Amino acid sequence: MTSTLLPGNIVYGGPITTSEAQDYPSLGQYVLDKYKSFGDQTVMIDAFTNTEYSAKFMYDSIVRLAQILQKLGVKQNDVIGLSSENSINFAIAMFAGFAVGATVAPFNVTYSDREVDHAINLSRPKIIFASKITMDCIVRVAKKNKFVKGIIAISGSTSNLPNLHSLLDLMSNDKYKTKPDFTSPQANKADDVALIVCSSGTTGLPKGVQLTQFNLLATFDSQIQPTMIPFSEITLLTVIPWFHAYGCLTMITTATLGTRLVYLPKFEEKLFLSAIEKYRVMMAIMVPPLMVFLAKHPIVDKYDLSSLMVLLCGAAPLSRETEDQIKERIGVPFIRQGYGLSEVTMSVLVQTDEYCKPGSVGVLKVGIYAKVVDPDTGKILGANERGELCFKGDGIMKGYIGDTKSTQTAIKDGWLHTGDIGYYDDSFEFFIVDRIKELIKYKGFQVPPAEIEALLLTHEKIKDAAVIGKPDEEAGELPMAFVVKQANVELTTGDVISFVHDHASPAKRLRGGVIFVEEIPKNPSGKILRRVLREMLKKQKSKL
Ligand SMILES: Nc1ncnc2c1ncn2[C@@H]1O[C@H](COP(=O)(O)OP(=O)(O)OP(=O)(O)O)[C@@H](O)[C@H]1O
Ligand SMILES: O=C(O)[C@H]1CSC(c2nc3ccc(O)cc3s2)=N1
Repeated sequence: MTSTLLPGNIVYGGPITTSEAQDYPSLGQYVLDKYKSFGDQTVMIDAFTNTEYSAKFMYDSIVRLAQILQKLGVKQNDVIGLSSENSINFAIAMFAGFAVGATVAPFNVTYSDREVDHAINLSRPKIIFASKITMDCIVRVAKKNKFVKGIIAISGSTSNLPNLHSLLDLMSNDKYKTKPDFTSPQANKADDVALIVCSSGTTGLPKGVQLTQFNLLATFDSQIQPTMIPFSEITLLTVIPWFHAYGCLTMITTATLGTRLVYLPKFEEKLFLSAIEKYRVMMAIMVPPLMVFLAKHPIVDKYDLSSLMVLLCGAAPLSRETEDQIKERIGVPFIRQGYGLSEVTMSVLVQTDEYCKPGSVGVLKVGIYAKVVDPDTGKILGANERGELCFKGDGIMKGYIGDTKSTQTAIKDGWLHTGDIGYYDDSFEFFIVDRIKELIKYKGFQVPPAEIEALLLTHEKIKDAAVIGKPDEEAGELPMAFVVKQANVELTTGDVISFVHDHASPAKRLRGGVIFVEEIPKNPSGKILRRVLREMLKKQKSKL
């Protein structure tokens, strides 16, 4: 992948070399044909139950469920909600939704009733698939909601509520055995929404990101690039929740490439490690907290992780120290960081297998254009100048559902404005500084909390840290840190403040102080929930 600079300071990642997926009539057809072509090959392994599933099983189950969905009245462009931890039926339900041309809306399984209600009102699903752990919540919310006409339990049995079906019963009921009709009507790839993913909500209530069939198909094409080991020969582990854009898209893309996908319903230390050992996992989809676990946890030494060749890591900043510690400890030859967001379908920046500079998140993927814009003046900046990162390409979302205003702020002339501050250097490697919304404003200086957090994590007595701006009448905001100490160490507030004082520029000093905590609140993909920290700070102040 070699980037080029186009006139007007636009960086281009180069052309995509195939249009195999884009040339397909629909997303559903593409997925079905792929599974058909993989035959008896094992494509899914549930590492919790140790069950293996073949591509033929996937194909047959998807077709069967698609028939059922059509019988239940699901039509093209109807929305299907999906509220489940990673499971075989999650994948089957999603792909069956695609097969009938429906839109699939996965919901975060940790959502409260209020959040599920918000997600349902955004996406308006006709039917919701719910698992054992989310069923009660979904039933409670759906009862009061006018959009939901039926619920399907994808695991366990159901009570006798009307419009509540069990997937197992439906799949074995002859009443639903009809010939599927995948022929009509024709998909409008560019416009038909395949997925509505909820943004993480780290900065406010989640927005529904609409990704079209074309967004997904084009993203598949960008992944069909020659790699050292073909994806069809790779065993890949994914514990990242599939209800989130990162987990969902990495799962779908690798599934269509014929990868052997080993998955877990949720992260559990021993299961995670034993799954790598047992299935000789070569590649894993990671987030920074999982990387820190591999780098630091004593239990890791008890397992044979020698099969690991590549760790892919995205969603939040990963420190070079963690990367180096993992390489040294388990000898993984390649750690490939990437940068993506729900609004661009998957990743737009990835590290190549060659050496990338410390702190870099890699170079542009094929088919992607980038520019860096001064957020105040709108001027397009050049190499080594910090500004808002903007991207253009076939994966850019259709828009936020029911929110034209936010869509217009996010997409201007086809360019997605990410809200992230960053820059590219002379060799077109990109660096993320922080999110615009999260920059601390200290006496007119912009202080990126992520930079202070990375510095704090290099301290041997600090296990985890998060930095926010503490409101201050005179200075605007003062940087302050929440710190988790390593077990059994002595560390004072003064120690932490002096450490930052000695290693960072004056604006970054922790003038707002330090609070020691047991844990840093994070969302499932490892993003620090700064709004929770701000609430903690407010509560502490009101107690004083
Ligand atoms: N490698 C990375 N390094 C640093 N930050 C990253 C990286 N990858 C992703 N991010 C951050 O994650 C964001 C995208 O995350 P995601 O799509 O999960 O959430 P979101 O839709 O932006 O939700 P919200 O704004 O509610 O958190 C990016 O804008 C960026 O801030
Ligand atoms: O494309 C890759 O190789 C991997 C490396 S990391 C990555 C992604 N990171 C994110 C982060 C947020 C998000 O919404 C999607 C992705 S894909 N994809």
